[in-house]
Amino acid sequence: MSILEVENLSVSFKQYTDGFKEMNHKVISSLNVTLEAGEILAVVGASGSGKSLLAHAILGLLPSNANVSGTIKYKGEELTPTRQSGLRGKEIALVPQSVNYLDPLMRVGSQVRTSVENGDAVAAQRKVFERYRLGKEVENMYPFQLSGGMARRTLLSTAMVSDAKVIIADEPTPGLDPIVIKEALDNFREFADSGCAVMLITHDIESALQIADKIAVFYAGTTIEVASIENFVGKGEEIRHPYTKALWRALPQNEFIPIPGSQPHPSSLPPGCLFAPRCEMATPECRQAPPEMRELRDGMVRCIHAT
Ligand SMILES: Nc1ncnc2c1ncn2[C@@H]1O[C@H](COP(=O)(O)OP(=O)(O)OP(=O)(O)O)[C@@H](O)[C@H]1O
Ligand code: NI
Repeated sequence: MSILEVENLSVSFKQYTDGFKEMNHKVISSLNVTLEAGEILAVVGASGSGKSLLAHAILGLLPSNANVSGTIKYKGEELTPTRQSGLRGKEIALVPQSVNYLDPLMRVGSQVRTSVENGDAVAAQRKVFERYRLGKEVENMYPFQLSGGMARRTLLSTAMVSDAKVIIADEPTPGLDPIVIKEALDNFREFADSGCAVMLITHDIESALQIADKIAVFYAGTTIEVASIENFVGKGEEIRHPYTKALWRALPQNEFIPIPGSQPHPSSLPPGCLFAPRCEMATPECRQAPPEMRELRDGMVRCIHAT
């Protein structure tokens, strides 16, 4: 049984254009993703592809004007709002993308200690601060006194001292120095190896490949591929989806070929396959109906032409 299963998740927002016209923008559609114990799943995708919204949907943190459908199961049981608030920060920890999640009125040492469920909270907080190179004086500071990098290390510390079984880390490392990044990524690996699970949301396909087991690729609010990191070799022959292949080939150490065009905005999604307008392999059939997610060579893909 997967520790976390997201099935057919859709999220839309009501928006008013011209002041009175109501529009429903679908920002996530038919999104599927599963997380196994012992595993790091990297979620990669361009800005605006729905990565943070997925994290917020799992934790029950979506704004009240969001319409949500589909199911999210934790340990085989559906997550209801009550269960989500009971598990949040305890069994399921979030490393948020924004440092604004820190409580502005609480000293950061105390904030980190509130996440310690068992044992000596002060000792646990001091140990994790040392690990992330936060000086002794930092525990008495308020969030506004921290630099961006210090705030980010505080957020990482909060997740690491918890007794979480699942950590959802939403872009946890931007702006951190390489030593701290390595420390954090190693900690995620250790955490997963101890039988827990990590969803690592990142733009950075390269660091994802260093520590993850699997990669889920998002495009315009849906999953287009789930692949083992072993598929990312050579010219990408083992990769299933044309967009994932393009991401791989765009890396500087590969062919460094940029992908023409851009991801569609939720207000103007094309009919059929969302990637078709940019896809070299697209045929008229691709523009007719959105392709289903299907199994292919031990992975998943949403493309009728993938082999
Ligand atoms: N409260 C909201 N109301 C309306 N649209 C929203 C809201 N929150 C997010 N969106 C839209 O949903 C889409 C996905 O946003 P999301 O924050 O999940 O992207 P992301 O993949 O995390 O991007 P990034 O890499 O920049 O963090 C975007 O088009 C965004 O504009
Ligand atoms: Ni985000």
